[in-house]
Amino acid sequence: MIEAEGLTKFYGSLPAIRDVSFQVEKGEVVGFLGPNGAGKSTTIRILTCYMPPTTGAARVNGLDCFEKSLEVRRVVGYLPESVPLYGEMTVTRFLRFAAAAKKVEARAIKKEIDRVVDVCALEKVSNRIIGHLSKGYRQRVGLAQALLNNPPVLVLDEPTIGLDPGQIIEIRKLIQELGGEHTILLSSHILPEVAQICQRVMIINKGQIIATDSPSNLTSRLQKTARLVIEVNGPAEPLIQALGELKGVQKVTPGQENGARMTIETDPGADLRAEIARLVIGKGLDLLELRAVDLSLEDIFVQLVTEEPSQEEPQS
Ligand SMILES: Nc1ncnc2c1ncn2[C@@H]1O[C@H](COP(=O)(O)OP(=O)(O)OP(=O)(O)O)[C@@H](O)[C@H]1O
Repeated sequence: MIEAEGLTKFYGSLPAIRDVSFQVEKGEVVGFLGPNGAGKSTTIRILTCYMPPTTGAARVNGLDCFEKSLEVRRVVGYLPESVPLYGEMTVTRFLRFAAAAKKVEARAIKKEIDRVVDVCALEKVSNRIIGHLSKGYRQRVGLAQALLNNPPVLVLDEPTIGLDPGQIIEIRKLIQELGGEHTILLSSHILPEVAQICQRVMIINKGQIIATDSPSNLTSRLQKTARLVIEVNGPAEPLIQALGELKGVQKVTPGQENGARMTIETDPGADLRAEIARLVIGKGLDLLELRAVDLSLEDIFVQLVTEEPSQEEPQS
């Protein structure tokens, strides 16, 4: 449904994205995740026909975004990062204006506006001036205009940015509900957001896609360390040193309370719990806790974007 093929975009001499390729299948909800400046908006602007790539091709529904931009715009509902709303208009007036711009048939406009107002729960504010609405409601108005004409594809650029926690929950729920019917590409720099909403995540950093997978597979496939939490009763100093010398241990980080609680990073797949338990007892300490903890997607993201991928690693 959405295809990016070797997209590269230069701003002057700066390559904002380099050789970005991916596909989003019909009905998929895919997260496009990356830190600020990674190239998310640049990719999205190409896919939504706002600018051409320097090289490469983008297609939606089989239509080239550059050559068939009018047709592409008809099948894509786009929520830009900052929604260009007309603050002095009422919600209904703005949606009427947007519907006309999107060439919704005159006799269908009222019904279509009622539909998107209902989907985005805007009834209460439909006659209010947009400039007087909360940021959360303004974002819903942006989403409502993207839904006009019921486009099969939705491209949402940082849809929850600047919202308060309550508004974030509501917008995420709304996007999840839209997911059943629409193909959605959603950009975000918030990991829990994409993990919660999306079936698949593409991670972009410094203009290149560095990983693509489901949130849970990403966690298990890409983690470079496993993590144990341990708590002992007694002087921890000698233990910390002995743990650091164990084969398979990468790092020991003492906790704040006199070091008796610590985190141990180990090689993935190395289950050192029995060995560590013996070591603790052998040092005459009481073992109060020893358990493996899963690395969160957040931890993995930090690993991915802070380390250059090595030559041996697959860069899917
Ligand atoms: N119009 C522009 N002219 C010059 N450089 C730009 C322009 N737009 C973006 N860039 C640069 O291109 C790179 C990618 O920016 P882009 O906005 O695509 O990233 P992003 O992942 O969407 O980041 P953010 O979350 O901060 O919006 C950045 O280095 C940015 O400074």
